[in-house]
Amino acid sequence: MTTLNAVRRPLMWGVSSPEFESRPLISLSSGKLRFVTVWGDNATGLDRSRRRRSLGVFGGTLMGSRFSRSIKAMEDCASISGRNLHQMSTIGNSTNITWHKSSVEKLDRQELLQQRGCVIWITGLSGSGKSTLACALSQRLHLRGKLTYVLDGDNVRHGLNSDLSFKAEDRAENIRRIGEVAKLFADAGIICIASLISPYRKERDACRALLSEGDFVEVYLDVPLQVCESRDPKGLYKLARAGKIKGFTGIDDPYEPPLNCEIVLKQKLKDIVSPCEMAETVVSYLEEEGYLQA
Ligand SMILES: Nc1ncnc2c1ncn2[C@@H]1O[C@H](COP(=O)(O)OS(=O)(=O)O)[C@@H](OP(=O)(O)O)[C@H]1O
Ligand SMILES: Nc1ncnc2c1ncn2[C@@H]1O[C@H](COP(=O)(O)OP(=O)(O)O)[C@@H](O)[C@H]1O
Repeated sequence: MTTLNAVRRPLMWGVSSPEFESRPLISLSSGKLRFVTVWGDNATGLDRSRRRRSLGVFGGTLMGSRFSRSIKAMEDCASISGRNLHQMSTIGNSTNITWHKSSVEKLDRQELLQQRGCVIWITGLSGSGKSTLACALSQRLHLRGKLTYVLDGDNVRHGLNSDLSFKAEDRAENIRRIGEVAKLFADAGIICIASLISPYRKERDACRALLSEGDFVEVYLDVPLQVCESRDPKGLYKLARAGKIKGFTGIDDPYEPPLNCEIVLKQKLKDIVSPCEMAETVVSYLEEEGYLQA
């Protein structure tokens, strides 16, 4: 075991592979060193990728049985217990909060998953086919070995957002929360498919702004109200027309279509495009733009 400097509260750096059986290799306290060499006596039997994985690190350098890696990730840990401890912020009503950085980052997870974590944001009227497209897309990507997760507005309202109604400020909060959750999924390296009406441009753009450039793919299901209403799978348009549901999107509540989104899937009154074709269009876009590799 190598011990670096005096320790106030040492961070133990261990490995989890059976070969090392959670033996700590380093006790780290200083954020000053840039490189550390770790000797692993059982390492020679491991192939290169397993050795890298066993250290829980990507991007380090390996020389025979000697592991030499950038200590950047460890610095991150060290900074939490060390000099950056008191970098406090106030965000909204959260006072005196500190950002804790993890040593495993989005790039590492993306490399593991061989994909780019991102948000596919599907917006459109009720009945436009958002959930159907989300499902078809998720299925297609899954079959290709890509990790996805669908955040469907209707579903999220069964739990996290069950306190929200359909009045404007609650819809805005619904969009905001789903945007934040989707951001976490994208950070996890997952292709997150958010399908919700999200009728307001400003709130959708705010969700886009949460992510890095290119990590937010807005898909507009441009389906005429007449088509959505004729589908009416839940009978909600009928209720809205009868005045039994107030503030129904497209009837007596606004929908603001995107002005400049990545993908528009236009459905005409005739020549209906199937959900499979739509999903294929989105997959092709993801492929061309390099989302399906790390
Ligand atoms: N007033 C009103 N307006 C629109 N939709 C309504 C309303 N009341 C209930 N529903 C049902 O709720 C689903 C929409 O939820 P979302 O979270 O996607 O809506 S929003 O983004 O907050 O506008 C929506 O699901 P989808 O049909 O899948 O869009 C409806 O089933
Ligand atoms: N591309 C499509 N072509 C024809 N019907 C569709 C298509 N996409 C969805 N549907 C049908 O339209 C209805 C509404 O679809 P859904 O995915 O529930 O919409 P949303 O989630 O936007 O409310 C469902 O009955 C579904 O089978």
